[in-house]
Amino acid sequence: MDQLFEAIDFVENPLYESIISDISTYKYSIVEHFFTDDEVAILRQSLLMKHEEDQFKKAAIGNRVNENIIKSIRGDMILWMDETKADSSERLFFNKINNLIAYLNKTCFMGILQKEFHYALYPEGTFYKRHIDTFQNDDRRKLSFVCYLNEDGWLPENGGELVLYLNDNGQETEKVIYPLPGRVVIFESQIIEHEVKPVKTERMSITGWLKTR
Ligand SMILES: O=C(O)CCC(=O)C(=O)O
Ligand SMILES: [Fe+2]
Repeated sequence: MDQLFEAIDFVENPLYESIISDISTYKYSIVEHFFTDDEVAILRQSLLMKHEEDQFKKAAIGNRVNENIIKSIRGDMILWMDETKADSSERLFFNKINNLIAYLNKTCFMGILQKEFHYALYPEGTFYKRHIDTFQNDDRRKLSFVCYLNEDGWLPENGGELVLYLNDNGQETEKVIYPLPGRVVIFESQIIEHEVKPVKTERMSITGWLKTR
């Protein structure tokens, strides 16, 4: 008898499955060593080189906002990444991201069609006040993604922890996450308010969003 369904070329990925399960249960997922030590080191080199070349700009909020207001909300410097001009370390980064997106679309029908990523550098003394990652009248951002590129040995006294504000049966709880190298945090952009606490030591990351269109 003919088979009812065609076999689909699909291999279950335990790491991606645990991300999906975390997000559906908790609205966020923390993954250790999403990037290897070597990958983190070359991505950090790429960030530092571009920063030295003065390619970074002060991050803005929405558009045409007074600079003092911006400084009181966020103090990081950012550089948007361009996949079409990716160097070898960035290609490696986007390969992993694209694999994850393909898996999410295949298994969860997430409909991720677009993505945007930027490098971020928080100089000493900067922070990003509590916020949500979606702008008014714009629900395209589905998942926020942060990957930390700091050196080994980030200590609590270095500050810069990401705090997620969660809703535990109507009670607000705080999930404190240190920016350890290779660690990735993924969360639902439209639901989870979060903040970056004041940084005592320069803090490096790549932040991005998976979007529906
Ligand atoms: O760097 C982080 O931990 C979070 C950054 C963030 O919230 C943002 O760029 O929107
Ligand atoms: Fe954010």
